[in-house]
This record gives sequence, C-alpha cells and structure tokens, in this order.
Amino acid sequence: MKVDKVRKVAIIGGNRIPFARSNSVYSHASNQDMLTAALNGLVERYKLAGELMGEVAGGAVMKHSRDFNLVRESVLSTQLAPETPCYDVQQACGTGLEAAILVANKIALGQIDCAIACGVDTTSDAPIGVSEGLRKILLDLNRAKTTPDRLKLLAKLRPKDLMPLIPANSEPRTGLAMGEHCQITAKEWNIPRDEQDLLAYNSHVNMAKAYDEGFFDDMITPYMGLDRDNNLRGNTTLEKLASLKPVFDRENGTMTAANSTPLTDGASSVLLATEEWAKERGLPILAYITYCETAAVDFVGKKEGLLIAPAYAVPRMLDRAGITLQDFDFYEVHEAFAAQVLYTLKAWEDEKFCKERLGRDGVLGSIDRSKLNIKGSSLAAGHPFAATGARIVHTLAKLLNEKGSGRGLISICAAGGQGVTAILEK
Ligand SMILES: CC(=O)SCCNC(=O)CCNC(=O)[C@H](O)C(C)(C)COP(=O)(O)OP(=O)(O)OC[C@H]1O[C@@H](n2cnc3c(N)ncnc32)[C@H](O)[C@@H]1OP(=O)(O)O
Repeated sequence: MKVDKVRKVAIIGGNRIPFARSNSVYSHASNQDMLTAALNGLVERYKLAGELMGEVAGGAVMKHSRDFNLVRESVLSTQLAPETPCYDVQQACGTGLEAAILVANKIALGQIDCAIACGVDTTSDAPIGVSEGLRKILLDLNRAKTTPDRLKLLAKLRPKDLMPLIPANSEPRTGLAMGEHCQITAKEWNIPRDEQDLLAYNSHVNMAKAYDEGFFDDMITPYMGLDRDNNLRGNTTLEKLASLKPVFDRENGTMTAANSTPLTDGASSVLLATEEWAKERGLPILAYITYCETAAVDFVGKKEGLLIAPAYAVPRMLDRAGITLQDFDFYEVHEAFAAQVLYTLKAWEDEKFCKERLGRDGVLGSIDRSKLNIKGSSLAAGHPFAATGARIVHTLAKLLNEKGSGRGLISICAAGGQGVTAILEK
C-alpha cells in the first residue's frame, strides 16, 4: 500500500436520538428504526442528502439474525447515496468508538475522504433464540419433502426444546453479569458507596444543566415524542441515591440501580472527514481525532477485573502522544458503572498498580475531577451499548470546539475485558 502522507481527520459533528430506558418509549422500535432515525437527523443537519460517503461503519451489540447487514440496511433507508459502502463492526460497548477509529484511519491514509461512524442498541427488542434441539428440528423440517417426514420430525420435539434462549447481560466465560464483575473489582479497589453515588449524582446534574443551557440542541433529533434522554433525573438527590439497595451483591455490595447504567435503547452517529472535504461543503470542524489505543485484560485467568482494560490502554496512548494524564482539558470516561470510573482513576494514582501492572517508574497521577464528564455521561444519558461511542465523540468534539483549543481523552470499557480509548484535539 502506498501512503504519501497521513492526513488530519476532522470531526464535523454528529447526531443521535434521545436515549430511552429499556421497555419504555422505544420498546417497539428496532435497531434499524433507531439507527435510521439517528442517521436521518445527521443527513438533515449537515445537508448530506445525495452525498456519496466514503463509508458508513457501525454496529449493534444485540442483533437479530435479520440485522446481519444492519448499517447498510439503515443507510438504504436514508437519503445518503445508495452507492455508499457500509459495514457492521462490533466490539461490545466500544463499538461506536472503534467504528470511528476504523474510518478515521482510512481517512488518515487517504483511502476515503469522509465517513460516518454509528451505533445502536436495544435491549427492549432483544433477539430471542431457540434451543439447539428446536433449531435442528426446524432446519430438518425446512428440508423435509413429505408430510409424514415432517410429522416424524415434529414428534421428536420435547418440552425442553421449546424453552426460549433469552440473551443474558453476562460474560459467557464466567456467567457473571457485568455488574457482578464490576462489584468484585470495586471491592478489591475499596471504592466507597458514597463516592459512587456522588459520581452518579454529578452525571445527572451536569447533563440536566447542559440540556437546560441548550448544549444538546444541535446534537439530538427528537424521536417518538422524546426530546431528552428519559433516564435523566436532574432533580435527584444524594439522599435518594443513598437509600437505594445494592443490586449486584445484595448483602455487602455498593452498586445500585442509580450508580449503574440502566439497560437502554438508542442510536447515535458522528461525521468524520478530511479538512478539504469539510471546507468544500462549508461544514465546521469541531476537533480532530489524533490518537487511539485498545487493550484487553486476562479477566478469565483472574489476573485483572473485567472492566479495567482502559487503565492499560490510556498510558500506552499517552506514551505514544508524548503527554501525561494531566495534559487534558476534558476527560470523557464512559460511566458503565460509577465504580468502574472510580477504580480506573484510582489505578492510575496507585504506585503498586502503575509499577507492577503497567511497568512504569511512577504513578500516572490524579486528574482534575472538575474536567470529568462535565456534560454528564452514561449514568445520566443511559447506555445503549454500541451507541455510547459516537455520543461521547460528538460531545467531546463540541466541548473542544466551544473552548476553541485543547485536548480531550475518551475512555470506554467493554465486555470481554476490553478497553477502547482515543484522544481528540482542537
Ligand atoms: C462495558 C459496559 O458498559 S458494562 C455495562 C453494561 N450495562 C449493564 O450491565 C446494565 C446494568 N444495569 C442493570 O442491569 C439494571 O439497570 C440494574 C440491575 C442495575 C437495575 O435494574 P432495576 O432494578 O430494574 O432498576 P430500576 O430502574 O427498576 O430502578 C430501581 C429503583 O431505583 C430507582 N432509581 C434508579 N436510578 C435512580 C436515580 N438516578 N435517582 C433516583 N432513583 C433512581 C428507580 O426509580 C427504582 O425505584 P423504585 O423501585 O422505587 O421504582
């Protein structure tokens, strides 16, 4: 491959639909419905009707088999040029950011000039599978030629074959829910309940304020009567949060429904391009995506907690960028669970972890907490798994644009012991 020079990758903007708690407003919307709505809003906002995009990449964590070509099918329902190539990507909760990184790399290498990264998820319309026994009988039935053959096959059916397979929000290799994993790590790192509740409280208060101040006015398209994330509780109190019972370890746990993200439905998208592409169309450049890094940890061998991989990815990225953890104006750390954010920050402050696990001479140190998730994050907005990445990229790009300069960090933990991280700069 011949690469003449690496080009700067601009973030032009984005669009999402408001996020909705599972089984609420979007309970009858499919992944395709929601992703199409987010993309249609993006097309309208940036006047992309008829535009041939270099690529549209994105995905969903929870997919029906009919969604095998989800992004392509969604794009075909928009006014983007039907010749636009599309593909699905999946890296659990890191999907949206990973999609942005993939297309950004292609833009940087001169393979495409513009792209959309997107993500969607619904736990309301979760794919329900059939048992292995029923599946095999159904496949054989499809091939059977005569009625007696079909009846013979049906006679093989046993009641247990009729039990549906409901997707579980748990790690296949451990059988533990994400929250149970996180609770174990939270205990290891000794993360107090009140600190988790405070982080959740700040997320709601910051996001409600941002909505009231109009920050999201040009970022979100109302959908199905919703114009704000319906998980958002701007008037919640620390006393109310403190009154909730632990959910992932009922006896000794610290994690509750409020300091954990709720199951959520929603979709988001972000538009990336070269500077020239943006200039030719008179489109703004909010920020640039400059570095990215992924990491994975051995949570199966119990060497590390399931959701701590960003603690490994970020220092590697800082080293490549030649900067320190303190050299940021904004930190966008996905709030899968308040405890996950807090033990990641604590790990970077911990000499033993930094020396023994990260192989560094000293600690990465503390961050200025007043720069953390200042417009709220997933605890307030909710977390439709694959849609969180583009939500965060757009939020950070807009923050950098408003400031007029600076640098922001994105950190997203993901199932399977993975972490996806990036740096945006203005
Ligand atoms: C890499 C990653 O991102 S991993 C993360 C992946 N995501 C997940 O794993 C999802 C985790 N979340 C869950 O599984 C669920 O949301 C749970 C188990 C935490 C909670 O589920 P539920 O018990 O159904 O929560 P529910 O919404 O009913 O809330 C329970 C109570 O807390 C209250 N509550 C929840 N949030 C708040 C809040 N911010 N302020 C005040 N009260 C709140 C609710 O009103 C409800 O009260 P009620 O019983 O009086 O009605």
